[in-house]
Amino acid sequence: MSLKLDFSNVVDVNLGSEHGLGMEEIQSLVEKGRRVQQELRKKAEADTLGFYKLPYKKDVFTEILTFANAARKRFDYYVHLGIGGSALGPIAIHTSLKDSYYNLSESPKIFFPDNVDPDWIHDLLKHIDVSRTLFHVVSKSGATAETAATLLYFMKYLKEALKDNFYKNLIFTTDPVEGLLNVIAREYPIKCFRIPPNVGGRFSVLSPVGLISAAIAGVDIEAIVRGAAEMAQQCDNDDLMQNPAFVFAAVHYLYMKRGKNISVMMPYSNKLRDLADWYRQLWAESLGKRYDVHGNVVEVGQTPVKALGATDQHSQVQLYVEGPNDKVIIFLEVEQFEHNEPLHNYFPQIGEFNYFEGKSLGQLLNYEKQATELALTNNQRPNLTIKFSEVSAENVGAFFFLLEAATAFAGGLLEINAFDQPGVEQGKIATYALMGRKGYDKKRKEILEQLEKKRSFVV
Ligand SMILES: O=P(O)(O)OC[C@H]1O[C@H](O)[C@H](O)[C@@H](O)[C@@H]1O
Repeated sequence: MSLKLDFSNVVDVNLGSEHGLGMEEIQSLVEKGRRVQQELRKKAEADTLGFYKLPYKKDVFTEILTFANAARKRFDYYVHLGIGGSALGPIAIHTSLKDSYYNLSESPKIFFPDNVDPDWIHDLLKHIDVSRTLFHVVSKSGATAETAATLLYFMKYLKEALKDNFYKNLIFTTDPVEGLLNVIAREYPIKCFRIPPNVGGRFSVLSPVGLISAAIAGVDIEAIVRGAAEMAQQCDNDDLMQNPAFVFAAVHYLYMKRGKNISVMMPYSNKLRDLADWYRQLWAESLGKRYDVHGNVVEVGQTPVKALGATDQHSQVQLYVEGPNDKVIIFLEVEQFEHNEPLHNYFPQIGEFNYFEGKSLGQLLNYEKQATELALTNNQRPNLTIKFSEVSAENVGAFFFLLEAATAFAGGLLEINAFDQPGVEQGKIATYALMGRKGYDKKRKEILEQLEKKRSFVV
């Protein structure tokens, strides 16, 4: 595993004192960081914060591999039904390590319909044969409306194709006991994998949530968790100035205090593109909070934005270089691409193309990254780089763990609970109420009254 973090362009010496951080400023957080580290260690040991232990669950990996090897032979298609933390990690693994164009992988063909757009879901039916499809339903709570709805949608076709044997094409990943998927699984012999109760959805990628689709696609899941375990060691370093999770958290904490409320993740790699989607949920849901742990209203958080290099240089970078200086940009860089064929100028009459001669697309991409980095730095825009030696399972696993540990640290520095999501719950409850779910009658009445009173302004 080789993942390196380059923080040079947040340091005041390179960025200027108005927007750069003094080393002593970061250093001044070390003492608080130590207290946060102790607190997190206690929680990891007491098993209240389960994501720390996910890279070491060997029995779970063996169970997944055994299941996946059999499933690869039995099924031609795999459909992953889940949303948010139950989808973004698995998608990121698939597009980074398997097939960067969705849905085109070899058998079994893999699909992640993580939305309830009826036309999109309907289109999927054209690409699969339901009777030869494994549906993997993933929901920590076992009740999320979108996931339940897509399960019911496909059930119609499963019942048509397989009659009472429909359950043979279903597997669930959910809480060990709680939730409606367990009620179904008690009735039918459906294979269930478990998300430990102490692992929140957005911290669950290294559990069966992310590893089953990966194993079915033929990704080396042992390498993913090996990379994560190596990174876990680095993130446990007592020397906090050498601890990548702490430094990442401290830098962002200090910038949040300075009003830099946007966190842009910009991979210069299509394969790493969806890691930024995964990061968005992690950073947004964990740190976007109204109250701190003492009950004070703090309304903290950073809005995570996804951009893609070099594509978005031609769309977003103008704003990043000259617009409001309210962002911290995180580049993801690949040092060694797998394919690096040299270009040749086939139009010698066009001398302007000669600078491409012998250069590869990878070189162009990385020079473009360097150029954007320079432009940002010269305009006092803080930016840092997470360098992947290559796009490998080890490095992707390490990336997941790094950002999870950094998020936990950042939550501690901000003195907020990084592991709940009360704001999202409000929307979930309102959806249940509007859909007329049992037990939500009072809420439904309240919402309908509220909607009636609302002044409308439709143009
Ligand atoms: O895995 P599930 O329980 O179905 O939850 C799916 C998602 O639901 C909500 O949106 C939560 O805020 C997310 O954190 C969670 O990942």
